[in-house]
Amino acid sequence: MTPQEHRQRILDDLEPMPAYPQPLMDCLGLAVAEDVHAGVSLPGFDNSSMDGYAVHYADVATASADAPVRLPVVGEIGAGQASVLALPPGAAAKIMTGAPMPAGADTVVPYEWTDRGVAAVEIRRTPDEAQHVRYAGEDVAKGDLLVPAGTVLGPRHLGLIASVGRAQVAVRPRPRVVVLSTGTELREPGDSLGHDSIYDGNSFLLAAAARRAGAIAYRVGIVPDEPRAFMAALSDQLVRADLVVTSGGVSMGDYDVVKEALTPHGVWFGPVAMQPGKPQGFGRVGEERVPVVCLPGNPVSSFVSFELFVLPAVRRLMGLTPEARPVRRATLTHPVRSAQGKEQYLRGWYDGSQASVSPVGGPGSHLIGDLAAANCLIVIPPETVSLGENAEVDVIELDAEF
Ligand SMILES: Nc1nc2c(c(=O)[nH]1)N[C@H]1C(S)=C(S)[C@@H](COP(=O)(O)OP(=O)(O)OC[C@H]3O[C@@H](n4cnc5c(N)ncnc54)[C@H](O)[C@@H]3O)O[C@H]1N2
Ligand code: MOO
Repeated sequence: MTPQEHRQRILDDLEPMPAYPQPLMDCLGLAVAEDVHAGVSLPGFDNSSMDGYAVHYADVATASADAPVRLPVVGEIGAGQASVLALPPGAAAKIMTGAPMPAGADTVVPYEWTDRGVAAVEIRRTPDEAQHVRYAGEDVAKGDLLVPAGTVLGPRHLGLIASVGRAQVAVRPRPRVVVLSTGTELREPGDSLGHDSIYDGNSFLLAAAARRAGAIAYRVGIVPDEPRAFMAALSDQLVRADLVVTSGGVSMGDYDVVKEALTPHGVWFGPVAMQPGKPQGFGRVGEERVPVVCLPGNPVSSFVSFELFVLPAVRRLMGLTPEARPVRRATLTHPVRSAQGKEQYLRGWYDGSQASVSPVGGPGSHLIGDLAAANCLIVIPPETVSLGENAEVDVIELDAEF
């Protein structure tokens, strides 16, 4: 099974979660599940784009510094305080930016071209006809399609949707992802270590990656390599999970708890032709048939597997496309070697300005120090065993938004 086949199998088994209306501030980064149309026009009414005086153009068409035009000021129109509804010929009304044009007025003269008079105003320059008027509907017309279904809502979409008066919009929710890490050798950071124990880095790595992918991540404490304890912990979590991710216990050892506990429930375990990340598992568990992705325990294997399989699964549940990270081409700064028959995912540093990539550290799947120093994965195809400097490779940028 290739990594692509394994990913496709997971994606084929999942569907986007049902959408429901949520308040706008909860919709950032989510896929909208309806075509959002404008319920009102924008601007909603003809209004001024400057602080100044609303006038009839014909009254001021000859104004100049030498021969200013003097008009009585019949009132003042502030934004949200429109007292002057109509302007008679031969008069001016003070008007503020955003305030509605009074009926009859067609032009705005900015303060700077006047004496800023209160009872009467002296206009010292001829404006262009219709200057500084913003017309109803010139931006958005009522009924326009503003945001098509499937769009991932960003700040500008939310600002527009709010501007047409919608308080809620139907979006696909964030999936709740439960992360369980297994291993009798694991200890919580902050606790003391024995001669044969290690800190549980993976649950933080995976829960943080799930949150970064858009999920609500629940990091569950450490579960020992004991099938009954694992099943008890898993059962407790299923009620709040849209997806479960496990770390460890999937290979060939005598205590590979996840595989031992879940194989009888019909979860598939087997090798995927990749390094790191060879042993994998996927299936559904419990009455609600919650999907569970079982990742290997080596930290780099776990992370690479997350990127290739869990991130796309989360995006699928959220209705985000493309599900998998885009692949870029880059030139190697140093030669690399790779095992035959497996797709190799080396850690690297991608320099987008040069479209170049440098290997970071070795291929070992325990090298979490090198993993943290990398910003990409370098993909070496299964049939390739070595590549020289300047060879072109596929690169998966790890922190890029897509
Ligand atoms: N005889 C074989 N042995 C192994 C095979 C194999 O095919 N035949 N595959 C190797 C490969 S490849 C991998 S990857 C690992 C996967 O092992 P498991 O998923 O069963 O994981 P564990 O045995 O539980 O742990 C592996 C390794 O990772 C460390 N680990 C585990 N959990 C954490 C954690 N939460 N935080 C930090 N580090 C963790 C653990 O201590 C082990 O060192 O199997 C190979 N073996
Ligand atoms: O799959 Mo393992 O990840 O090679 O160490």
